Amino acid sequence: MASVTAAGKALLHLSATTPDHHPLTSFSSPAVSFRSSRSRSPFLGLGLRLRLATSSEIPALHARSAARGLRIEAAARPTILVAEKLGEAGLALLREFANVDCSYNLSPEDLCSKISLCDALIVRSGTKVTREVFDASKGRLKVVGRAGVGIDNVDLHAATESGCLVVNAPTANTVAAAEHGIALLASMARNIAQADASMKAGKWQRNKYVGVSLVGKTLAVMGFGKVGSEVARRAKGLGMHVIAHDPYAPADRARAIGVELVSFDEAISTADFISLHMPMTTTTAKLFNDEAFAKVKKGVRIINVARGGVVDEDALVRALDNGTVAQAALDVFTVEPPPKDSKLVMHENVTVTPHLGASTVEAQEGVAVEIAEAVIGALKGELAATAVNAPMVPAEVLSELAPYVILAEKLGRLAVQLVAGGSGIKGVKVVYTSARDPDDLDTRILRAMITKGIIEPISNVFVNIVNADYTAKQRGLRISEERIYLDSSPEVPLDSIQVHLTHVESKFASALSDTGDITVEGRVKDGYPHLTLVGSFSVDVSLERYVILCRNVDKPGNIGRVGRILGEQNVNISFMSVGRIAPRKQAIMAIGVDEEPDKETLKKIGESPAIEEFVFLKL
Ligand SMILES: NC(=O)C1=CN([C@@H]2O[C@H](COP(=O)(O)OP(=O)(O)OC[C@H]3O[C@@H](n4cnc5c(N)ncnc54)[C@H](O)[C@@H]3O)[C@@H](O)[C@H]2O)C=CC1
Ligand SMILES: O=C(O)C(=O)COP(=O)(O)O
Repeated sequence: MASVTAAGKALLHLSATTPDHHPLTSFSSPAVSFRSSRSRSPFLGLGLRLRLATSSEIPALHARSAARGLRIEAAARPTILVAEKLGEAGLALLREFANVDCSYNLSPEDLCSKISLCDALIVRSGTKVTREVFDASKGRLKVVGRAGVGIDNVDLHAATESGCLVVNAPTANTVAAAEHGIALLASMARNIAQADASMKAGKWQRNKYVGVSLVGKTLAVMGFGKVGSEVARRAKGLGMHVIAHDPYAPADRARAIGVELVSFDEAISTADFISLHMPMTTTTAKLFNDEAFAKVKKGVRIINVARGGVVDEDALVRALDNGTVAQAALDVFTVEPPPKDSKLVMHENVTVTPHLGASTVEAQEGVAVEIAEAVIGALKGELAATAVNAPMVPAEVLSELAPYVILAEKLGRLAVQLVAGGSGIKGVKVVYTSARDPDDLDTRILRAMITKGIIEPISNVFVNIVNADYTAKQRGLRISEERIYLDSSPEVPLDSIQVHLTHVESKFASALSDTGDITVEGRVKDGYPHLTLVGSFSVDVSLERYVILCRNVDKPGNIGRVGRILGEQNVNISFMSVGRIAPRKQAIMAIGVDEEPDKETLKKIGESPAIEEFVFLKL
């Protein structure tokens, strides 16, 4: 079934399986082109490389697809659930690409019941995306977009285990959060909120609300990331002396804006103002506790626009009560919204805002566009630059690695088909030969794709860049990587990739190298993946759809015999190469074919006296 839009166009989703459920590499017709999720869109596997088909093209498409054993399943505009308010510009982008369901304030139960119909979910900080949500999605949810920075409301482990990519919008609200931090700092120092409330209550209390000056005071920025450094920059403009603590921030970045990085204890014990800008993690949870407050300068003032959980709120109330902390200005709370009778919120020396750090018109439009682009990109199968639970790879690196990504998956897929039934795979050794400096070559995607190639043909697990390492670990698959340095031009990222399946039996004995491992090697030639080594035999065959590997005795006529058998059955040879140990000794024929030969043809090849062993491989 295909849905026809008002414009008379339809989006078609093809279920890319042949009747025996082998994933197709690609299918195209004049009306629609589709590349299998399994081969071309390895990152999330959604493979939505579609173009619109006109309604008049649809019947013909159905007929052609039926003839090829393809099912046209349904209109497949993806569905995106937007669970919290998002800026219009972002919504408009999403609507161009997908069905968008804006359902705000869903209960956890309602979210779980909706999610199995959604390909992507977009949230801000108010929605808890728990393991239950991923379980309830039954594998359909492929992307969670966090329209903001902090992803502490998303269960990243559960997301990764289910192969769901989590992306955030890490930059568009930085300035808004920094400005809110500065606003809280200044308004706390001058008692703006309290004085305002007092005047509105009919009072005029000039003596009560004498403030403190900022100029010359020391501000400790705890967490010198995007927001922290913007706060530091602004505080310096106010004449403050700024120090920072961040175990992971480069000192030269701090130095560049005149900020000294110091230890945690030095920061909190010397500062007049402490501003928190670290993420909520297991190590930062309740970092500001009784022990920390015991070390601060008496009368310190604290600003928190990061996460409430970084502060032990009961300890803060105690510190406020005994004067250790003179004032606090808080935008974030351990539980949001905090209980109505929260001692902290009601404390007279505390200024509060309801998590407004990112809430400016500009930031919300920016965040909405940033997250919409990230989610759409991810649904198209592109690797998101703001991925939280997958390697982040800059677009230019990715495009350079793209043919190697395909090669890596095909080598994995090929190697696993050479394993003799029953012998489990435990160890995989990947050897990259490259002239690049190790720091200049990110192999995580390649490793993930090899894992995908190895695991998918032998299981019903869907593997992508997000869950590859996790899935390998679950299956007890140990993947080690080695680098061989090549003394040549580092212009191309890789010379070759070898995949060794260690200590396994092979159904094609010639694929075993001297060490007894199934060994295959590939290279990228003219942008296309080629198989260049099988066991100890050098070959050269383009890795397209099907490959036949034969071992034969190297003597005249043997190659022709196999070629004739294929030709008689109208199976087109796309590529052929012979690798041999020595003239007239054993040789390996690697034959690429465009069509899948039927069983009878394969039997004939096997029975040919010239052939000692052979294997038919689907890529
Ligand atoms: N209130 C609001 O509406 C907003 C809150 N935020 C929150 O602000 C925080 C910072 O955001 P960004 O600057 O964008 O993130 P970021 O990732 O750029 O910076 C966080 C910094 O904290 C550092 N850090 C990690 N552990 C630390 C530790 N134990 N001690 C000191 N530093 C540590 C990191 O090295 C990093 O440099 C996050 O918690 C984010 O969720 C961000 C935007 C708006
Ligand atoms: O981006 C962040 O980390 C924030 O805290 C902003 O949260 P919000 O999107 O306003 O719910």
